Amino acid sequence: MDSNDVQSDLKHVLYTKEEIQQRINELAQQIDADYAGRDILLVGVLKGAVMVMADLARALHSHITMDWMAVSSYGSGTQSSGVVRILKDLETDLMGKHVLIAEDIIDSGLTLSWLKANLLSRGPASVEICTLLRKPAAAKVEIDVKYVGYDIPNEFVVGYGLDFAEKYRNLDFIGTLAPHVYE
Ligand SMILES: O=P(O)(O)OC[C@H]1O[C@H](OP(=O)(O)OP(=O)(O)O)[C@H](O)[C@@H]1O
Ligand SMILES: Nc1nc2[nH]cnc2c(=O)[nH]1
Repeated sequence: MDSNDVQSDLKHVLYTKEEIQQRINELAQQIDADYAGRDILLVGVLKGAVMVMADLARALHSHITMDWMAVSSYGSGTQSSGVVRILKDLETDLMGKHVLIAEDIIDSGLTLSWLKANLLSRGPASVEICTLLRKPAAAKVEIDVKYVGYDIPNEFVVGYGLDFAEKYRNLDFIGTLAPHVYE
């Protein structure tokens, strides 16, 4: 049965809308300072990064352009398979550009590790990563991430772009799901 009561599906709020906005503003200030005088190509990784992209882009004062990629690294479940496929590629030539990948979450690190190497092979001036969330305890590969919003415990989270079975992306906060949703 369909239900509209999204709140009752949640167990715990990890970060409120206000906390996320504040943290994104701080990251944007740091990025503006680091990239002073240089234009940035923000690369958003669909679909999870849509909220981060929209809010980070608006918080930045630097000149930016935006492009999007869609990759698939998860099979039917919630564990990264490590096999990454490009579902939608960039439209921008990266040659000489300062690329900043915007992501919602780094879990095993397999997606971003592959993506960073892929983008570096296209001749950019630089490639850095900005992720709102990272799970250090879930890391399967070492990956250099310059901008991290929050390091979080190894729990499945939803909201602010992050889904479970394509739902919950529209929540303006980040939380964990109640067991009845996935059990
Ligand atoms: O570090 P990893 O274990 O590789 O996981 C991180 C990836 O998983 C999520 O995307 P997902 O594949 O769920 O697709 P979506 O963004 O469309 O929800 C997230 O947006 C990252 O791209
Ligand atoms: N929704 C969601 N997607 C993910 N992809 C990798 N880790 C996660 C997570 O904790 N939540």
